Amino acid sequence: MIRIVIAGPRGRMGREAVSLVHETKHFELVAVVDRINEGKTLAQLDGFPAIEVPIFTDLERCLQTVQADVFIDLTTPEVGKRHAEIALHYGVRPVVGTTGFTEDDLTRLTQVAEEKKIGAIIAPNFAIGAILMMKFAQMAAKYFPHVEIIELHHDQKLDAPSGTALKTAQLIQQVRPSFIQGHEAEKETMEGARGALYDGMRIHSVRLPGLVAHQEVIFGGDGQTLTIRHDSFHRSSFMSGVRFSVETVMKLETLVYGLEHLIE
Ligand SMILES: NC(=O)C1=CN([C@@H]2O[C@H](COP(=O)(O)OP(=O)(O)OC[C@H]3O[C@@H](n4cnc5c(N)ncnc54)[C@H](O)[C@@H]3O)[C@@H](O)[C@H]2O)C=CC1
Ligand SMILES: O=C(O)C1=N[C@H](C(=O)O)C[C@H](O)C1
Repeated sequence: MIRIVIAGPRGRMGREAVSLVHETKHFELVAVVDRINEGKTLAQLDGFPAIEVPIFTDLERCLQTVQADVFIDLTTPEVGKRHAEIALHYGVRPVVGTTGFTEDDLTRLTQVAEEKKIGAIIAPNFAIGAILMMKFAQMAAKYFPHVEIIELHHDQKLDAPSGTALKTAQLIQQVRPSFIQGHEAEKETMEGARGALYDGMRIHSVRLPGLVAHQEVIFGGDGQTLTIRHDSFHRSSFMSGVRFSVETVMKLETLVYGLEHLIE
């Protein structure tokens, strides 16, 4: 039995994760961390099944009160990084789906996990299709160094570019010679027209109601283009990755950033 705390239970991802944990025989939800509702139980909140677990608004107090093995964070960038460090401090293995972490944040959390000698997973995308899309993009970049990334998300997303787009750019960077794409004299007549720049690659962020989570990686070569696209139409697409991460983090002793390192 793996004892789990979830932060962000009322969010779009948090609700799915609560259902997943509740329905998985070898998982036990022992508490949730919410922004509000201190002292209530999850069962008292609208839209939740009768799950009698306590709600805390402070992760430290939560981890001082309940015994947990894994902490799942699905909140906001600022909260997620603070939570991940607290969980490590209390010896509880973080599985972080929250995006918007900087390289400095990742370095810091990697150090803390090493000091504590416990596993942690930070996964910018839990969907198997998205992980394959990133792996395929890395494979293609060896042959097509000219590439642009277009990520498309719902309009309530806080961070841009998405964690997935950044991870894709990092994976491509590992195999692509560093150079600035496009015409050397290119000039934006409207700021932002060419998107964000990551090691010479452009990343474009689209935000619209109706979208969930989507990404296209477009490669250009002589007389041809190659487009690799993934679509998450529902947040259920992320849940098998959450389950896999909870099970896997129990066996790790370091921080792993990205499920591509854990999937053959
Ligand atoms: N890794 C992955 O596969 C995926 C990651 N995400 C990421 O997960 C995060 C959450 O996404 P959504 O569920 O769409 O957002 P959301 O806005 O629906 O949910 C976030 C929840 O966090 C809660 N929250 C804020 N501050 C808090 C605090 N101090 N303590 C406890 N809870 C707090 C909010 O009340 C809200 O319920 C985002 O960073 C998003 O980018 C989203 C989808 C998939
Ligand atoms: O906010 C979202 O919705 C998503 N966020 C993650 C990201 O930033 O890549 C994963 C997925 O794209 C959905």
